[in-house]
Amino acid sequence: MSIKKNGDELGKKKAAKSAISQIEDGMKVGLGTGSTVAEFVKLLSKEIKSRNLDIRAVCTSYQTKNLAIDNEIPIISYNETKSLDIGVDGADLVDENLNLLKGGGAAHLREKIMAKMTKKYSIIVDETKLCEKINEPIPIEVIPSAKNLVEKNLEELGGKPILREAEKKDGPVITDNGNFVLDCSFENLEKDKRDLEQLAKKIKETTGIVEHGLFIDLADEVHIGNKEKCYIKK
Ligand SMILES: O=C[C@H](O)[C@H](O)[C@H](O)COP(=O)(O)O
Repeated sequence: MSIKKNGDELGKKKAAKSAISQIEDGMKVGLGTGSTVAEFVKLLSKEIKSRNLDIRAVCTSYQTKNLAIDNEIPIISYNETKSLDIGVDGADLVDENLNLLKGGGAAHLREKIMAKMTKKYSIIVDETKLCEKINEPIPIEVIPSAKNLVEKNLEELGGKPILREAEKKDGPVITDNGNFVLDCSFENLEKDKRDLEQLAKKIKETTGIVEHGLFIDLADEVHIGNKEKCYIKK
């Protein structure tokens, strides 16, 4: 079961529009993944053309890269820079402390690399993504040959991992990095921030896990769109 929600299309557009005002000439921009980022990419293209901006973008997935190419946004690879001026990304859930759950589209590994390279990490979501506490299954990217080992270790941590199956292909989802995704629920997950942090650390200790979808203390601000307006939480 993926954590991906359809959300509210108008809210996504409003959030994307709100974030675009931060783009300045000469910036290196990290582009996240998903349907909300897709709205941002289209606006960014228009902005580059209308203001004649010199922008270079790092893309966190094939989905975003293809969209950026179609919209004539200049792209650089991760290793052509050591830092980014701004990263703009969506999220599957945003809690009260602006911690994020990501990876509904299996892009969270490259997204987290981007988040850690950027001076400002700006999240765009529609209001349906807000939650009090994160308690959905956590997407965990796993080296294929470590699947059984990781499943066993997650079970020992109190988790119930489920291999994410592809919808338009037989068999498991394969990430852009060639790995599997386990969606792991933790029934006894304590809901305060400290325990989320501890859980994130414990998950990361398991050999064979490349990255999980908990983004703790990374977001600088969240642009939240609904049908009427967009507001920002910092
Ligand atoms: O792996 C996917 C990413 O973490 C996305 O940013 C997340 O799923 C949100 O996507 P959307 O804007 O389509 O809801």
